[in-house]
Amino acid sequence: MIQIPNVPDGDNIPQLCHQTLVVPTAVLVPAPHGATAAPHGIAMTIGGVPPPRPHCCVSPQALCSVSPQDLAVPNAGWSVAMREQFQHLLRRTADGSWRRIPSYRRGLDYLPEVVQMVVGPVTGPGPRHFLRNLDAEGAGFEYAIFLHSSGHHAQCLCQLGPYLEGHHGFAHGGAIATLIDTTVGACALAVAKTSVMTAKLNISYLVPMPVGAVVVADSRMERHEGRKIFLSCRVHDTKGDTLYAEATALFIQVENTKPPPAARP
Ligand SMILES: CCCCCCCCCCCC(=O)SCCNC(=O)CCNC(=O)[C@H](O)C(C)(C)COP(=O)(O)OP(=O)(O)OC[C@H]1O[C@@H](n2cnc3c(N)ncnc32)[C@H](O)[C@@H]1OP(=O)(O)O
Repeated sequence: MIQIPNVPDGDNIPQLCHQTLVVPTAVLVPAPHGATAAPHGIAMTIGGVPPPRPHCCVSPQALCSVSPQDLAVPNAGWSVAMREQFQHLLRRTADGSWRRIPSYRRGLDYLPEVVQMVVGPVTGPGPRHFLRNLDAEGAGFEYAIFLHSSGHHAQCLCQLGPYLEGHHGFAHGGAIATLIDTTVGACALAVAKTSVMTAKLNISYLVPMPVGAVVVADSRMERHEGRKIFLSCRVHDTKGDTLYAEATALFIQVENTKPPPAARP
């Protein structure tokens, strides 16, 4: 077992809800080949998704997280390959050159980077994370984002579960786009220090990505011109042998002043 050496600062900001935030000072992570490894890999969960994990927000009406849980850590739905790569990326955080970004079902409570994503006044618990909208471990996106200290380089380790299937046995292109958008978005947020919006996302799908694949979306800021942030992203397997997709993106920095349009019934 190793311990996550540093808990990002974002974990330490006070939560906005009524519950007292219990901040983990370290998260125990199973060793890749240890006895505590996942009892089943994702490939074995296809068609038999594990039961839901306890979740923070039970409905769109829920006002706040009652049990905040950092989801960017291993769970029973993570395959051995996912765990191994997570440990590899985690080791790089030891010297402070990279940090792991914690991840919650709703971001506002704990994560400054996601507070930036709010456009308009804060009236509730904040945006529900699209990638965290499935309770079952391993069913959808399992991921952890790592950000370089420069803020110009983000890597998202991701395992795409069976609910993200498009063609039989392969990940849906929209799911891959979501992964890319999130990774370049995390990088753009780090660059901008303000809210950002995706203005353009140009993706080349090169090789079909099997459901259950463990991939790394590797994003870099290419240039920053005024409010425009240009980024690139490559999605490859953990060994770098297969390049599944590559993309370029344009994000625009926006002020946090525009109210969101009224929701339609
Ligand atoms: C750690 C956390 C983990 C979690 C991290 C989670 C990250 C999640 C990221 C998800 C992000 C999203 O999905 S966002 C949702 C999808 N995107 C949207 O809905 C955006 C909809 N579009 C808009 O709201 C708007 O068009 C904006 C904000 C993009 C731009 O509007 P604006 O602010 O009025 O800016 P505007 O003056 O028009 O343009 C400014 C400059 O940008 C250029 N520009 C604007 N749009 C474009 C464009 N599509 N293509 C080329 N260039 C463009 C203009 O020519 C101009 O250049 P110049 O004349 O200055 O040279």
